[in-house]
Amino acid sequence: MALIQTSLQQCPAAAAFSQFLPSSSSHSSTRFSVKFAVSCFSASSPVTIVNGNVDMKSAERNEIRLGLPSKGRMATDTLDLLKDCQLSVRQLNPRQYVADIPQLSNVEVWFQRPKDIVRKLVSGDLDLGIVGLDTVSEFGQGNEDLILVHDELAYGDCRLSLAIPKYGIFEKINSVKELAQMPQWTAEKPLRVATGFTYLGPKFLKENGLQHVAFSTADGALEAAPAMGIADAIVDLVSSGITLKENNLKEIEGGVLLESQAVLVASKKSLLERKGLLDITHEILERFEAHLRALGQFTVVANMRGSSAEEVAERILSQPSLAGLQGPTVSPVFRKIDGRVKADYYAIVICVPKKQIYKSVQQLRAIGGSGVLVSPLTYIFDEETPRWRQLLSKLGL
Ligand SMILES: Nc1ncnc2c1ncn2[C@@H]1O[C@H](COP(=O)(O)OP(=O)(O)OP(=O)(O)O)[C@@H](O)[C@H]1O
Ligand SMILES: O=P(O)(O)OC[C@H]1O[C@H](OP(=O)(O)OP(=O)(O)O)[C@H](O)[C@@H]1O
Ligand SMILES: [Mg+2]
Repeated sequence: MALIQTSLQQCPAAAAFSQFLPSSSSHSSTRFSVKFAVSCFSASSPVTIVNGNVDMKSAERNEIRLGLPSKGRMATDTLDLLKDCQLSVRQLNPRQYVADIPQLSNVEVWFQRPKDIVRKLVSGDLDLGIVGLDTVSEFGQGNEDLILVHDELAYGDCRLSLAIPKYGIFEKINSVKELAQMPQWTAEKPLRVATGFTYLGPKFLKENGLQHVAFSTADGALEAAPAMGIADAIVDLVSSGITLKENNLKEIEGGVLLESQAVLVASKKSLLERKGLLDITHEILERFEAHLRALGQFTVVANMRGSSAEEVAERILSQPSLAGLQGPTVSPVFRKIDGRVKADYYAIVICVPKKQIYKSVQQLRAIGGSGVLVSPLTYIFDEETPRWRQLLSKLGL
């Protein structure tokens, strides 16, 4: 067997290519091997070519790696979330797959396809990633090394659902149970299901008692498969439901496999072993939590006549929608009345859920509030985020 070695520095083609290969890390058990034609060789290098295969044994890395979606609808929303948390990603060139976040030193951002982010977390080539929960579940396949650090990033909402035609033999079928009981499905003529979710789809149907099922897979426009006669049912993502409707398909009772939204996911091994990763994860988590908590709230400032701060506070707390996050802030507004400095007005500040804003303003007015100012909140930093405690406990720390 011919062994030829070459150095990345001496071979620009190999150096350029190598950035797309997973590096071996402290817990990557597999060594990555790829067909690669190299035209420059030298005798002193970490790259081994065995019969045309390159075996990468790159050095241990010190950088923390965050994987972000390089394409699809998650890509821009993810960058927007980070920007809203003052963590702007700096990408010198849109065709470059590596970037950084100036506020987080020692963090490399790698743009990857969502499924590859999950695969690379499992292989140890990424430490953190942001993708949809559907992708984590499908490509993580229950791997215990994947830990959800934040499971509700409030975008990319969709559900993974089983859908069947509204017409023909399915017209009166409205639940998975009824679908499973249809006499039509036999070993010779199984229910044909088209899905891109080849792990979650079969698992779900098996768990739901469907014995005779045949799966086919496609990368997109699955909703066309029943009308084309290729499949009887599909398992695909649904958000508004418009695509299903336009293709004469329906969801059925018990047919939701998974509710999904964007999540922050980490490799457990990396969290335990990679220097600095826990601190960075804590910082990202705190920034996300502070931003996401604030998203749903308004700050409300109003003036209220009263005899004392306590008396004003009591009036506010008598109203169900005015409790605020930890109770109202009530501050005296001092005025000079008849030559004496007195407080007969109080300024009150409360946080109010956006959905309750009008009800809250009505309640404020009802108890004597005037000059009500409402403004958006940017961040709400709590003493400690419950998710951080949960993460530490999942890590056994
Ligand atoms: N209709 C949808 N509405 C909201 N979020 C969705 C929808 N479809 C998918 N998603 C979420 O966005 C993620 C990325 O989906 P998207 O279709 O943009 O990219 P992709 O599936 O990687 O690309 P492609 O569909 O072109 O193969 C999904 O894994 C899911 O979490
Ligand atoms: O319920 P809706 O809001 O109609 O969204 C559902 C559609 O969105 C996704 O497709 P996407 O737009 O990603 O196209 P694709 O089929 O090429 O993946 C998904 O695969 C559905 O087809
Ligand atoms: Mg898609």
